Amino acid sequence: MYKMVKALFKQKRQGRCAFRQKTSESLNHKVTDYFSVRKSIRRTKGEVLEERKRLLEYALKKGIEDGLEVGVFATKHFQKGEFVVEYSGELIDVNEAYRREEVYEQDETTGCYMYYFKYNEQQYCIDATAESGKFGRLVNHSRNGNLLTKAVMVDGVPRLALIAKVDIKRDQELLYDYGDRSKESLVHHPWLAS
Ligand SMILES: C[S@@+](CC[C@H](N)C(=O)[O-])C[C@H]1O[C@@H](n2cnc3c(N)ncnc32)[C@H](O)[C@@H]1O
Repeated sequence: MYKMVKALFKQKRQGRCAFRQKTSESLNHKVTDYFSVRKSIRRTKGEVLEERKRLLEYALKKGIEDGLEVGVFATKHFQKGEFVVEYSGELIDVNEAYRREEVYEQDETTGCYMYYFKYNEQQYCIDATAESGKFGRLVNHSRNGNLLTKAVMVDGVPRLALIAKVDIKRDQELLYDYGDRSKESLVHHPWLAS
């Protein structure tokens, strides 16, 4: 699906003009009389980045979750820089997040699904505690993960995309750095150290 979308945005290459029949009149013609001069189809870095941004917004708006299976493992190849999945949940401010953390702490069976991030100097949290059937909330932590997070503003709302940090092969587990280095968290969740 993602590839299909990408194909839609891909610029069409310029076609070559039809070759003319060789007649006495055309014998002294130059090559450029027969073939149109082809402009470079290479896009500038700015154009590539702009296209990536458009694709990312499209994927987030459409809620695309393609090429994954629970664990979370890739079921297809993802190219470095490609959108993989959204960390979707409820967008809340930090005060509300701290209030909820206190409630969640009361129940040891509640996992940690709060992701704090900054966008334009503003601090936000995505609370993905509620089961949603979405893949993003199920991705595990590793300081050496193959994904990175990117905050993107979509229709005035900050959203969190997980992007391939490197080329990811089919069957590889998807992992990203939760970024929590606090001593307190490390005491309670020693797995955050690796
Ligand atoms: C955002 S959830 C990730 C999905 C979770 N594994 C699940 O199946 O619902 C975060 C929780 O997953 C677990 N987790 C994530 N990364 C881990 C890791 N590297 N080692 C052990 N547990 C991890 C912890 O229990 C943590 O509270």
